[in-house]
Amino acid sequence: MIKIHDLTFTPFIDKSQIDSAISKMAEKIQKDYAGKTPVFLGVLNGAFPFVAALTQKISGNCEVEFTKLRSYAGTQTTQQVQELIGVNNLKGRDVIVLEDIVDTGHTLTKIINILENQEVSSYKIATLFYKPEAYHQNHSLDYIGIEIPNKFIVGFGLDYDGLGRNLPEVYQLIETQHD
Ligand SMILES: O=P(O)(O)OC[C@H]1O[C@H](OP(=O)(O)OP(=O)(O)O)[C@H](O)[C@@H]1O
Ligand code: HPA
Repeated sequence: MIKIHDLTFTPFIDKSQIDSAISKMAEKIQKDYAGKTPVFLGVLNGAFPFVAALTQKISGNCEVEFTKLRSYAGTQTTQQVQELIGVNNLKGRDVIVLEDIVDTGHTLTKIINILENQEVSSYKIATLFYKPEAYHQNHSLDYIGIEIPNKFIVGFGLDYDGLGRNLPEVYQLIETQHD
């Protein structure tokens, strides 16, 4: 168990499970984009370890860009997605969005809106973690690493109020502590 700020978390997904999920995603992406030079678009801050781990498993040409969006405050979505760092050189490119997690899907909806405005040639969505019970949008996800229940997690890029991103494994919130 670990404590971050006022909350306690329990070990949930270990390093080897994360690594094997990323390897499978990279293998599929590599096949789908054979002979192309896709642009991986990482969504900061949370996606930084995922972007590093996945792109290192891709052989062949690719580019890496980042955008910075924010929707979460504490353990709750604000439903307002702010674009803190934009990206504007994607016209005509094959873009693969790299998200650490798709939860409610608000952030994803914003990204898709940005990509459609930029007239990209194609886009696909890759997310390391996915909460199907929380997701209420229509866009389909193209590459999913690990499906998880609708509980707050930290680690491997994901934070609780700024802390926990550096943890190499993923921890799940123990929910009985606020009774
Ligand atoms: O599907 P949603 O409910 O929109 O949640 C997913 C988004 O929330 C988190 O980002 P956050 O806004 O916390 O910013 P961060 O990556 O800087 O922590 C996460 O990194 C995703 O981008
Ligand atoms: O479960 C989560 N943990 C951390 N950040 C998040 N952003 C969306 N869902 C989560």
